[in-house]
Amino acid sequence: MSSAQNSDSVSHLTQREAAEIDETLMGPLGFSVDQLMELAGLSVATSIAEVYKPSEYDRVLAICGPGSNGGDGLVAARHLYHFGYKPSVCYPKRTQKPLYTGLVTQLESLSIPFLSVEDLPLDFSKDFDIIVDAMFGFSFHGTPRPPFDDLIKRLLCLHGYDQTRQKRPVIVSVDIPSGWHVEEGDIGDEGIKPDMLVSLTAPKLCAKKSSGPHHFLGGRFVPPVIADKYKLRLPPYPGTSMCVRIGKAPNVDISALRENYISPEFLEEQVESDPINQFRKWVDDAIAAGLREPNAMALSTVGKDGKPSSRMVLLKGVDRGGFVWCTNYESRKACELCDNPHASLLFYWDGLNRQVSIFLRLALFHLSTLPAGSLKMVPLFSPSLSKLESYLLDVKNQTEQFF
Ligand SMILES: NC(=O)C1=CN([C@@H]2O[C@H](COP(=O)(O)OP(=O)(O)OC[C@H]3O[C@@H](n4cnc5c(N)ncnc54)[C@H](OP(=O)(O)O)[C@@H]3O)[C@@H](O)[C@H]2O)[C@@H](O)CC1
Ligand SMILES: [K+]
Repeated sequence: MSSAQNSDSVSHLTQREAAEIDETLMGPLGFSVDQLMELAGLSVATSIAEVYKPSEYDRVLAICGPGSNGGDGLVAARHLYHFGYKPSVCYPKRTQKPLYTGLVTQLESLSIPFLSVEDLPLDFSKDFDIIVDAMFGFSFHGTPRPPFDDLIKRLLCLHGYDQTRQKRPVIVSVDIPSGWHVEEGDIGDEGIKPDMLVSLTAPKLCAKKSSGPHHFLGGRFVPPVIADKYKLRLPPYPGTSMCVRIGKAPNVDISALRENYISPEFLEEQVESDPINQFRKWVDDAIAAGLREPNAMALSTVGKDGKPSSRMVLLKGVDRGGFVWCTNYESRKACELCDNPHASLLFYWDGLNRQVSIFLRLALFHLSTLPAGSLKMVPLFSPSLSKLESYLLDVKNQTEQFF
């Protein structure tokens, strides 16, 4: 997850500075162009994945130009494929250098379609959810030559959809919105208006004129010696992220937030007859999927006053006798459970689209056998193990009541 930075506090580069930094990185600092391109393309793909989830925006068209900006687009397309998107690539002016032919081969081996300009629909709105604009970067000069002039016009047409409120693909520009002056920006206010700009290394001066909702910085490779020489103020990257948001995240209409949950079918006959086994299986799936804190659960209790309260706790163990977690015996939850032994647990595994809700009662009789600070809770209607077993038999064909 990237954290936001104020765009005014970040340095912006002139075209000359950008080219100089490029030369220094690949000269005295010992980087190779393919190394930097790989990191740049990965940053573009991770920035896209932060905002546009493949469940809603999977059809991607990467339009790649003849230079390194185009190379970033080819790399991004590959990473997007591995992130679960369905990229297509339009690469009309191919560079016959081993770096670029290699990138093309890698994409072809993934069966990613390459579309010629003629193959592309005149109106991109129906066929794509995301257009990656990787035509020109900081070496752009003059006005766009064919076929890019026409491709940029097709991107411009998409802005017409904003008035009609019809869904249109979002435009993600790599480093520079193609066609913009690298320093002056959108001269004449007639260029494309990207929804997301991913600046690389450091934003170029034109980025100050970008008013789209999302501005990210990518390319986590700038050594301090470069930052010192150019007096660069760059935001820290959070955690291990390859990108960081610059500027405020847009205000989002909460009522419009809705994921499309697409999961494999889960049929009744696939449900384990023993609900505890089914639960263990889903915990194992959550662990295998690498989800964060797969044992986190919301514990809801109700005190004497009849008012419910919930909090997140960690499951410390589960067996057919019940669910174990730890608490201070004087905590609010422990006190409430003393007054009212009924509680519910809710596990939610985002990413697997699964949740399990369990109704329990406190099993005080197990307390002496548990580690200090632990409480054990048994599923409701199961005051003892033998009763639990008969309960499980009862619900054999109606596991959904339990899960
Ligand atoms: N640290 C870094 O620096 C990193 C940089 N990286 C990336 O490199 C990008 C800069 O790459 P770059 O220098 O290859 O230039 P870029 O803008 O892609 O294209 C040049 C090509 O476009 C052409 N062209 C120009 N104007 C044109 C026009 N009007 N109409 C038509 N064509 C025109 C020009 O042809 P020419 O005019 O010279 O004949 C040439 O073939 C940078 O923005 C970033 O994305 C990352 O990969 C890694 C880290
Ligand atoms: K671009």
